[in-house]
Amino acid sequence: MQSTLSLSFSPSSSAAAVSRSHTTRFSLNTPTNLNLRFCGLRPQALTFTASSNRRSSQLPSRPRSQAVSAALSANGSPPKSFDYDLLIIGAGVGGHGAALHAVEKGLKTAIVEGDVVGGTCVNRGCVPSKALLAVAGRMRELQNDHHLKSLGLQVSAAGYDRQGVADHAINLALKIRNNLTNSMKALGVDILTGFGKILGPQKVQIGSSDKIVTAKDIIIATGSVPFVPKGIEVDGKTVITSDHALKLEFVPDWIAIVGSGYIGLEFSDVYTALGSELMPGFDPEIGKLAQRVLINPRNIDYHTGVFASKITPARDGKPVTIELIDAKTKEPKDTLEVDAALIATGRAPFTQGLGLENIDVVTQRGFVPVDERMRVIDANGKLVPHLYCIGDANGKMMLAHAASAQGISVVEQVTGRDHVLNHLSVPAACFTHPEISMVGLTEPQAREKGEKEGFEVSVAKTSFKANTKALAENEGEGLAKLIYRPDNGEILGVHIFGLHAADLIHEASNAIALGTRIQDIKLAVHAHPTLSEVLDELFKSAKVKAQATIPVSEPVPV
Ligand SMILES: Cc1cc2nc3c(=O)[nH]c(=O)nc-3n(C[C@H](O)[C@H](O)[C@H](O)COP(=O)(O)OP(=O)(O)OC[C@H]3O[C@@H](n4cnc5c(N)ncnc54)[C@H](O)[C@@H]3O)c2cc1C
Ligand SMILES: NC(=O)c1ccc[n+]([C@@H]2O[C@H](COP(=O)([O-])OP(=O)(O)OC[C@H]3O[C@@H](n4cnc5c(N)ncnc54)[C@H](O)[C@@H]3O)[C@@H](O)[C@H]2O)c1
Repeated sequence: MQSTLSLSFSPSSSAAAVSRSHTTRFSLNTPTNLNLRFCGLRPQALTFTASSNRRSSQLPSRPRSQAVSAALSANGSPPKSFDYDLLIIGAGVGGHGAALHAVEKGLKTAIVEGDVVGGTCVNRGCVPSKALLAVAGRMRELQNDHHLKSLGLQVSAAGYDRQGVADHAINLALKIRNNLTNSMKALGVDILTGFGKILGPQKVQIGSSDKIVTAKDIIIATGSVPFVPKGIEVDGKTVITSDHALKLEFVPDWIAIVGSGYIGLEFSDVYTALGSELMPGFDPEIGKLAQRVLINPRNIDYHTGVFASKITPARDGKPVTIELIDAKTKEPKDTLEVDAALIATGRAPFTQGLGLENIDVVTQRGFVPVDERMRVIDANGKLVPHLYCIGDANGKMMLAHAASAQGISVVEQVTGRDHVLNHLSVPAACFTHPEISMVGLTEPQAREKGEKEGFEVSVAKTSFKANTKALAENEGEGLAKLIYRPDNGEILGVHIFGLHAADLIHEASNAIALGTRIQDIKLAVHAHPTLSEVLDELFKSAKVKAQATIPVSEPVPV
């Protein structure tokens, strides 16, 4: 077991909170890239109680077999006139984005919400997690003596007020939730409170009352909830999901983080340990660099080739136990004891109780099947007229801005303009320190596509070490990578690891969305000295063939 300096949270703002931490990480090398990571904190003795507040429990449970066929026959024919032009079920970021755009397009719009406005992103996702990460970032800086000294700075011990940090996240979520609610109210969107259930074509029941609303077009935007694999018992106190962790009511000495996707990585950052060997969906080269910068210097121990077959919460004075089995042989391998475990193993669509059976729609692992225009597909493979599904509930891309963009795309279609969102132009970012961002294909994906479609793939790279602004900040660790077609200058993918990578990616994502080629974008001018020159350098270093006249390929519908 190795140890390292890490951030921690103390109960009083005056207390210094630089402490030793231990991290154990183990990852699983299976075809599905299953991965477990453990990070430990050694803060001052703190005992906080996390309360269980799973969003799914706040919504009515699935009234599965209740008089479904009766409802279908009673409500099976479409209404002749409508209460609304557009009805959106679910007021998360996807629903909100769609609602605002619908009003702009002159549609009479209503949104149904069964819990609180803002959904996952605002209340249990992007917003509070980024508030915690902002604190984590500052704390890292203040604790990094070497970094501070090299800038000529002297700072005495840094400390945290745990409740203050938690309040920052809670208050930010509240503020953004109010902003979202007010923006819809101000524009005349009707916010209907209650659980929406589809009764038949263009017909939705609100809550358990007899209130039935009709709409010409309906968008399902019901989002997702944490996915907890079988064998793992969540008690909301010692075995938790991100819903609980975001409240920061509890900072355990030793926490196991199960899953190395976005949530695992970001919470590792908050809890001080970061990184994983396996980072699914990331370009392998960026993954390696992240490992070198985010994991190795932080002394994270890890085990590979294992799988957590059972996790039992702490009880009767006993710690959380994690039973590990060999990923291949399934033989018992080890049992770990920790103070808490954060389950970050993905998200499951929240589509229960929606009444999809009333319109003959069968979900796929809970996701609503849609085509590239977000039109819902029924059990016979036919499009359900006037019904769309956006965001986490369709599983195409579980990101807040993707949900919103899909909503806008649907509104474009229902108001007469055909529109297909190019998901390969949608950027993604992981808000670790430093950040990781990406758009388009990874190098292996691009090479596979090139082989199939018969085009050459080239790669260009630039380092943050050559960037004046990054060096002025003493943050030269970083890499930007461009994957492109040398025959026509098409940008296939861009991956960035480094300071403000999440902001830098947009030049590339906009270029992909607009079909801008490298030979054109490399002539664009960037202010000096800025981090954006990392991308300027990147595009300039690409070698596009002189006669690059082959058109860029059409986006593949996702
Ligand atoms: C910890 C965490 C951090 C994240 N960070 C980021 C990030 O930094 N960037 C990013 O892009 N994404 C992030 N995400 C993902 C992002 O939160 C989701 O992709 C996004 O919230 C999906 O939006 P949505 O509108 O599809 O669904 P949701 O935001 O889940 O909203 C769905 C809404 O529908 C309501 N609802 C459900 N069923 C019904 C019904 N039948 N009737 C009425 N209402 C209903 C729910 O109550 C909810 O309010 C994060 C997620 C988590 C968990
Ligand atoms: N910055 C962001 O944009 C951001 C931040 C947080 C979450 N999100 C979104 O929220 C969604 C959920 O995030 P997430 O990190 O939970 O999911 P994820 O899909 O990104 O990662 C889940 C991880 O858990 C692993 N896993 C799955 N089952 C497992 C098991 N039984 N045992 C061990 N490991 C297992 C997977 O291999 C993967 O590494 C993501 O789709 C992501 O898009 C985005």
